[in-house]
Amino acid sequence: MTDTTPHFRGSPHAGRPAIAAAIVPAAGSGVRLGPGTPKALRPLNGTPLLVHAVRALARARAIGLVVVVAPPDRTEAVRALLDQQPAPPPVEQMVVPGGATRQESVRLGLAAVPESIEVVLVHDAARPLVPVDTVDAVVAAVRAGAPAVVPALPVTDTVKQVGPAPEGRLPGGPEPVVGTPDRSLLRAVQTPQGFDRATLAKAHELHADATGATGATDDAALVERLGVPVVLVPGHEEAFKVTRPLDLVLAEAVLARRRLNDGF
Ligand SMILES: Nc1ccn([C@@H]2O[C@H](COP(=O)(O)OP(=O)(O)OP(=O)(O)O)[C@@H](O)[C@H]2O)c(=O)n1
Ligand SMILES: C[C@](O)(CO)[C@H](O)COP(=O)(O)O
Repeated sequence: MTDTTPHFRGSPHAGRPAIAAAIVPAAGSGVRLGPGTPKALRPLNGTPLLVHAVRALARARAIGLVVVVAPPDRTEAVRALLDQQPAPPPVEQMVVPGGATRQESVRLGLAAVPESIEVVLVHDAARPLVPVDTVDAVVAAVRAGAPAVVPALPVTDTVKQVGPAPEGRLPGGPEPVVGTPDRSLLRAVQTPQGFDRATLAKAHELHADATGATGATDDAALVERLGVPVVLVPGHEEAFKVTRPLDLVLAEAVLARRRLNDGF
């Protein structure tokens, strides 16, 4: 697919509420997964993580456009991949080159979303198995008026806060603990995060430096800095992020269980 202009097919969207777009940052290298192809292109049951993630989003009736943000040196390869394995109609897909940080990649993806689309989701390519109910819940909350919506789960481990490393501490050596936050007040957040488009655009405009870096690890954090409320909806354990090698083993197991239970 070389044409980057979305052409919305008229009839399949007829009678539906205005469509939402999903930006899929997929330009990371996957250092924590280990050496190899960029993470979004690594196979899960023989299909790249990115293709799983796009299919998962496309299952949501609200999604009309998916903008994939590819590793800059793989943009054409990603276009070819998605042309071979397209999202089912009426979902349109575009591919744009990404940046040096996740937030820069999101900003580049957002620039490609037509102004007419008011609800925008941001979903990691590295979360290939997000269930459609989670995507639907995020869209519904934004449509109901929340400017920023994040799926989240309770934290199940006890979390320690650490202080500055003592002088001479070797990497991997003991770290000083300075506190234990109340776990009942903590949530582990996932994607897709959903936004009113204007809020997301303003958050990225105001909080990125010249290189597009923000120092934030998710988009909702930028909205929080605007002083705009962010709300949580229930996340899902299958929406986990493939970060380390064991996550791929878990993802294969989840897919195998789905094939047994659901036949897909
Ligand atoms: N410059 C970047 C960095 C990350 N991402 C994307 O952001 C998502 C979440 O990031 P993460 O899991 O941290 O991916 P990586 O940055 O690839 O992982 P690592 O930190 O292990 O290298 C991924 O889908 C990743 O492709 C991106 O689009 N552009
Ligand atoms: C956005 C995110 O997926 C929320 O959990 C996460 O912060 C991105 O992961 P990263 O490893 O910090 O890039």
